[in-house]
Amino acid sequence: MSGAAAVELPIIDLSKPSAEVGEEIVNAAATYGFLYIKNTGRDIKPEAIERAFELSREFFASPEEEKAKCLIGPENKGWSSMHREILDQGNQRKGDFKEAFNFGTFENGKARQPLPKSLASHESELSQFATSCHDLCMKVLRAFAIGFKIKEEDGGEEWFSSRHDVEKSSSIFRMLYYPAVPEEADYIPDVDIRAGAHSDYGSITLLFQRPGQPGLEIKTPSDEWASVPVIPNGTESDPSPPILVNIGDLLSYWTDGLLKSTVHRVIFPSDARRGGEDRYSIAYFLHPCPEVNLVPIPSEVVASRGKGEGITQSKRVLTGQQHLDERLAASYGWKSEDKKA
Ligand SMILES: O=C(O)CCC(=O)C(=O)O
Ligand SMILES: [Fe+2]
Repeated sequence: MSGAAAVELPIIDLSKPSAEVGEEIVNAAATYGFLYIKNTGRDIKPEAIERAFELSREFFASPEEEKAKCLIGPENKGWSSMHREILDQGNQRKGDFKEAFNFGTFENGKARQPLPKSLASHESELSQFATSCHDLCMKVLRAFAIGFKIKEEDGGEEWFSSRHDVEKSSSIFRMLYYPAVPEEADYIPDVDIRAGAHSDYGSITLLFQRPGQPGLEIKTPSDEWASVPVIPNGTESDPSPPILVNIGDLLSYWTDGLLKSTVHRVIFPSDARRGGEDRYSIAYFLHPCPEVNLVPIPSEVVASRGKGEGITQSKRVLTGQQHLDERLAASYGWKSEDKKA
């Protein structure tokens, strides 16, 4: 894959929410579907991010038999998963060059799924990290509600956040590992990809990337691929790189296409020899509570700027779960009992 030009995404500072910040974040999400949240360490501490990556590295380095015990499958109701899509050899090219581990929501600090040995002893740390991701997502949703000028009597700032819950939502915390492709592997530089083009399904996604491990690309408003810098201009001396936020299909539907669910992918670095180096990332996919009705947002902003590409096209009120099921069925023919995404 050839390296695309870098996109300059807005960097939003949520430390002092205001009408201006609300407008800024709505415009960023309406234009690009992706934006950065300035990370000064107040919401999620740099050490906590470091630690989460450390645990991820330990897990992915653990023996294949260990990882194989938690493969996604109907037998474990999709709670857990070592999701390996690498094709070893051969000339059939499908799937991404990546591994991932998905956690469902935690309950009282405990995972609801069997965890592999290397992660089981860190359950409470992992749960805390997922909770801090959820809390930051709520801040983002509050900023959208401010930007949408939702009236106090209609639910105000909490309109979205009250429809999401740290335990009851269908949110997924995912650790991702894109291994360097070994010399002898059957790897075709301009064809193979680390994560194929897709959009995310839920409300919003938080994405943590590592300095020196680029690869994320998004489709720009002019429909071209552009790379997303890990450390954008002006954040070089922040305690931690800014956290990427992107809009998922559900929130785009809910806002009638005003907020964009942007297609993105992860490519191999073009300047690295062959398959490059290992890349790690962490994503938190926020979903609403499954039974939440996706009713029109009481907002003049959404009514006047919506694109007529979502909720106004629907003949019935979908729940969060039904929306997810439809997306899964469209992508894979899966039902939600088979797999969480
Ligand atoms: O690893 C990344 O940077 C992106 C991952 C991603 O887009 C996903 O898992 O949905
Ligand atoms: Fe994604």
